[in-house]
Amino acid sequence: MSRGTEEILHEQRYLDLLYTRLDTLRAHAAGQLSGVLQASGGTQQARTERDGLAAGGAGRLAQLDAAEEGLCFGRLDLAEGERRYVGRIGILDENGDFDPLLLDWRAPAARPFYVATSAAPQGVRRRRSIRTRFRTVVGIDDDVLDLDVAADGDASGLVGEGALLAALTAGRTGRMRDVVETIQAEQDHAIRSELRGVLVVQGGPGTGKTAVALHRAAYLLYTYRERLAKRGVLIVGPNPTFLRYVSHVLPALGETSAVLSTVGEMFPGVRASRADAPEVAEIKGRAAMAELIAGAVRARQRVPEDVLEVVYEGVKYRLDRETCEAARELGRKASRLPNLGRKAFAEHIIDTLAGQVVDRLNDDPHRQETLAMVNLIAEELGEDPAEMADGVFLGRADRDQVAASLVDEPSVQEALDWLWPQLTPQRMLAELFATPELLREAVDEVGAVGEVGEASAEGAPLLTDAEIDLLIRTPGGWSAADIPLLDEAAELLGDSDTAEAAARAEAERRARIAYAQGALEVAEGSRSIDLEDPREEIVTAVDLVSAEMLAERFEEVDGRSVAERAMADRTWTFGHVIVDEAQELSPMAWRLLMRRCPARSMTLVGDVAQTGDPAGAASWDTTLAPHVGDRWRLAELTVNYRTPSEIMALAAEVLERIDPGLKPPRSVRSSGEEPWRVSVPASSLAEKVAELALREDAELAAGDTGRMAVLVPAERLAEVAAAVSARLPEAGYGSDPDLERRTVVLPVRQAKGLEFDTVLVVDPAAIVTAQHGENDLYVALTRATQRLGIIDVEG
Ligand SMILES: Nc1ncnc2c1ncn2[C@@H]1O[C@H](COP(=O)(O)OP(=O)(O)OP(=O)(O)O)[C@@H](O)[C@H]1O
Repeated sequence: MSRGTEEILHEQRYLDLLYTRLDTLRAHAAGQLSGVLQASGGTQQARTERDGLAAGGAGRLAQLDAAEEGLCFGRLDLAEGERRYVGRIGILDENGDFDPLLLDWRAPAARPFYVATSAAPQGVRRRRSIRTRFRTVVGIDDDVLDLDVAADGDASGLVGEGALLAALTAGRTGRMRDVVETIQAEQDHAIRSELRGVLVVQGGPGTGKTAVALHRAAYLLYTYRERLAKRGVLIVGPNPTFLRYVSHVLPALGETSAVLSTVGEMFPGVRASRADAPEVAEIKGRAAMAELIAGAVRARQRVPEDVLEVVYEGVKYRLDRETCEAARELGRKASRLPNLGRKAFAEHIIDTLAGQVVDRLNDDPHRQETLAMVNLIAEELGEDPAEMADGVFLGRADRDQVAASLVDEPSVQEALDWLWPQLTPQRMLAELFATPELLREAVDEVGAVGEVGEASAEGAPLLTDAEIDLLIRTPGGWSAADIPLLDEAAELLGDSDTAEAAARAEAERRARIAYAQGALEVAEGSRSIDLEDPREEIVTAVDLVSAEMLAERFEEVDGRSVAERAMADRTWTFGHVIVDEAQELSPMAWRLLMRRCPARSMTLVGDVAQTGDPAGAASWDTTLAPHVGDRWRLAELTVNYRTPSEIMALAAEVLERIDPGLKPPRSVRSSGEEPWRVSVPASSLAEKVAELALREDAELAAGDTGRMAVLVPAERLAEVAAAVSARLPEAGYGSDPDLERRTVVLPVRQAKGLEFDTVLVVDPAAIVTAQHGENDLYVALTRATQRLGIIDVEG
């Protein structure tokens, strides 16, 4: 038997042991779960607790199931003779002395597997990658980190090179895979960076930024579970197609508790389904929109030029400007948030009107004579004349009664609504974007309070007339760029719903504390009162927990998962926020995300050379300055794992045009295949693309693996998609295409973050004419893992 075979047999025996343990753990978890699920009855509290246990049990089982594929993938032989196996989860030797049989890849003791090099071996003598298929070992690759033993060592700088290259050249499936077996050292540094503060991971295309973002989420949830489990981790991606593409990675790593979302999904109750023209989205994304919305909110608290008339029981009453101004002042003093301050404002208006009504009713031309008569009678009867006069004329109590009936009066409601409407964010924005006058009033209002300057050029209006025209639209539906604006409006208006919900939550919290207090008193009462009792020294629950702490524990027993609670609550704040393709976010989207993470514990991954969104980032400095100043740290990724060097050479020319100062990432491999290029007449472009797509599709079909994307300028999408699907009816395209189809047709922006074995780039000259067009072309060229074809239009 050769030494290699012997080693494989050895690893197989160890793997068998691990799978036996995994099966036992699974059976145990399944048994516990079915026990919980079969239990019934009990109090509401007991049921809710059972729901919590069932969710926890199902989570544990899912974690164990996810570990089945590639359970163990590495071994470290340390200089002192210790041996560690590294895998997807940690498994202890429960039959022995609880030594780890398998180390979770996230555990500190597993780290050398990813970062040890010959130059810095970290006590590692040998690193072994163990390749498995189902439960069978199919190969092993050893790196000997002993300069004396292996001269070639890590000349490539790659860790576990064999396994890495095997992963990189495998055909794509339309779903992203985890890379836990082959994480590289520079990626590992970013993944394991501390939880606190803002970490920016900058790297060119294919450097594993998305992989880092997702593995970092898994790492943080493992390492800081106590802190993060309650508030959750949010992962933000650029569009639903991308989120679907990456959605299998975390479950495959055994994590189901992170929330994946686009910014367009972050306003509960609103689905962004409307499309904005790029120039409109750009305006809506500007930081100045925050001022505009603040101005729009203020401008909705009006006062009349002169008077506002209100009709009550057929009689006209007048609200003059001073009264309205006084009411507005009271409302603004009562709360910074108009929806909460409105009550004080409305009370003043109603009370003033009630006063006018009462005065009118008391307005008796013979009042003096009547009063004299009342005085006389009071004297005669020995009664208090003032009290008696109150009984004859209308007084305070009557005024309150009038006020109560005024509240329901349509004409009064109309006046209040004109002066200071109760606005939902939706109503406010829908009206603002439907009414040029409201937009102009908002712009004027900002100018009036002198806020212009920071966000717009000195003295220039916040929006030009042409920009106002662009924003005007018919009501109905929301776009992704509207979501941060709705969120901003909700913040500024103080949605009364939230205020009421907060009040309700506070009342519930107090009830829980009272209950907990009671529980503690019972515990305290059962303690011995004999001061001499030696048991006095015994620490009990009463000493360890306060009523508030106990109440908080009850609060944790909420049947819904953190993800469900977070997505239903606009004011939810997350324990950590990870943003992928972060360069695409507009300043308004950043404001929304920063509100979701006041602790500023964030990971932002992206590449400023790939910015396609007209409202997106040109530099991390300027993007982050308004939120964290210069308090952020940078991790750079420099190696491209996706794009072969032949294709990267072509992309590097485009990068040079974007910014000669930027360096393309270094490709780890070459494919041996040069990109090809053809020119076709404009009139037959779609037909020719379809023909070439058919050829490439057949090639992939013959190899029985791989995916292809036809990337087109947005304006050519309909025509090319129609021609391609006429020849390849299975081809996917549309707003949320199925990436698991062998061939898809996409506009470049939709391909952000994705990758395909074969890519056809159609009409690059047209792609570059869009705003950030060179960046788009750079993105398009770097999507390919194997083959690239470029189809130019002649002339
Ligand atoms: N350490 C690794 N081991 C194996 N494969 C890796 C590794 N790092 C990255 N990859 C693979 O390289 C490809 C590119 O990774 P990823 O999509 O994360 O890059 P990116 O930096 O987000 O790219 P882009 O900015 O172009 O969207 C993916 O197929 C990913 O699985």
